[in-house]
Amino acid sequence: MLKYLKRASSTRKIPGPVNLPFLGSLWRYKLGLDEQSNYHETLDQLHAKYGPVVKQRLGAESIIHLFSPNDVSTIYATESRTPEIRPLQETVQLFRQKTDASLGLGNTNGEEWYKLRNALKTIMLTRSGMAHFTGGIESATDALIKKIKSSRTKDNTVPNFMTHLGAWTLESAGAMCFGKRMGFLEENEKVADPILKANRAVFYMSTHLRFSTSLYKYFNLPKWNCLVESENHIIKLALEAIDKNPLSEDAEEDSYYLMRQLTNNKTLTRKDILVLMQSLFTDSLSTIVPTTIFCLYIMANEPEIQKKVYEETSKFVSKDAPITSKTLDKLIYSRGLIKETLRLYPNGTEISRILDQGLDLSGYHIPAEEHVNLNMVVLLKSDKEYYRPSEVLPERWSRSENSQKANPFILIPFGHGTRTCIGMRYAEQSMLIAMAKILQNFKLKYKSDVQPLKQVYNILMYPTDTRGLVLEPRN
Ligand code: HEM
Repeated sequence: MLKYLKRASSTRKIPGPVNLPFLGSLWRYKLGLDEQSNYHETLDQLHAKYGPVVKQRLGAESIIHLFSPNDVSTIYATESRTPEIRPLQETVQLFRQKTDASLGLGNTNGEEWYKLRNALKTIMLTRSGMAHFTGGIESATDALIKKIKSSRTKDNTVPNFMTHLGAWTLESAGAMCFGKRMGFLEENEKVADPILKANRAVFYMSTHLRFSTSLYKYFNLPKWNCLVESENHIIKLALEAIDKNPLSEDAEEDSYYLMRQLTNNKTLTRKDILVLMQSLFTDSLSTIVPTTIFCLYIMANEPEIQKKVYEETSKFVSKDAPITSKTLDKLIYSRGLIKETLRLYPNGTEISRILDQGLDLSGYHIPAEEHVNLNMVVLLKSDKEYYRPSEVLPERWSRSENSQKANPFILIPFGHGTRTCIGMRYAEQSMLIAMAKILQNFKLKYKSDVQPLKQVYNILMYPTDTRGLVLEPRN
């Protein structure tokens, strides 16, 4: 209690919106002054009104928002061996605690996190590890192309395009986790559908519960029950997939690479393996899918950029030979486009940390154990940081281009340091392969009578819809 009071007194001077007892600043959401689906815009307003450090309470959740890249750099420079976070979805963490499951990489801290991270690090964050998954992603992407071809309408739009992309990422992830194609874009489409729906429901419910008074932690409220149902569903499906695809002795070295590495790791329990596999199996749905859609959207609206990506992929990605890491290394301009996409349409609003030591940030002392959010999202379109900020300029990220002088701690879409995104390389590979194959087969356009795509906050940022995207066959 004394510790809490001491912390509260040292953060008292930090500005922020008015807090009411119990609600904190949730009253603003209840009165419609702020909207949860536009949380990213609320962050812009907090930054503009209060400056680089802002204190906010959402129900029981107390947050210190940071908006200065220098403070972000200080935090990373002082990070310990096991940086602590508040999970992206506290609801999922609570669910796993209540069901006595392993918490998983993104929901745990300390030595438990370190153990899980070590188990995945060399598989997911090295070039040699990643090379095992390129073939699976490529084959899943071929299935996606077939799916697009068979489901295009007369005006070359693709109904349920987002669902097909979801099935594509599950297919690639299935190849990575279970060493084989799952048929989610083919004969097993009906198996993928409920996973996609349950995943969406978990994010949707988590968003509602984040902007609520946390009573769900103590009582079984309807939204909580809905989340539990969806999460149980995903676990059941992941368990079924693991049990149906046991590691067999005569399995080819490469095809069972991930499962073999995890099962051979004696520090991991079955519960750990299950939760890691579940995360790798489904995390792409909320990350790769929205980012790929925004990459395609940008190209549909910017024919010159589309042409350059097409020319680059035509030069380096052969239709007749398998794609390798070496091929992907050459796609410099396409990589620049992914960076620009994540700058203009960021996948997430914040990176969370719990400070393990007191730090002086932008003139305020923030004590240890405070929860801080690094909200660089507010500076991604700043003309003080970026040259022609609202324009898509993939070349601004090439080494030879010297027009880019922004602080390097502003665009950190995958985080930075010890706790950086474990799926970063996998996501980049998937998106590069998808862009190359889609452009080899289709020309992209955007319908002039359809509203431009927007982002909606649902814990992560999703596109409104894909109705306007046109995929014209390329001769
Ligand atoms: C566009 C794609 C993606 C983006 C922008 C992204 C972004 C991020 C960010 C910002 C973090 C937090 C880093 C930090 O705390 O410093 C993170 C963590 C994480 N990501 Fe990703 N991610 C993407 C794709 C993926 C994919 C495809 C997977 C799984 C296959 C994945 C799995 C994870 C996991 C498990 C963590 C927690 C890591 C830890 O706490 O050690 N991500 N991601």
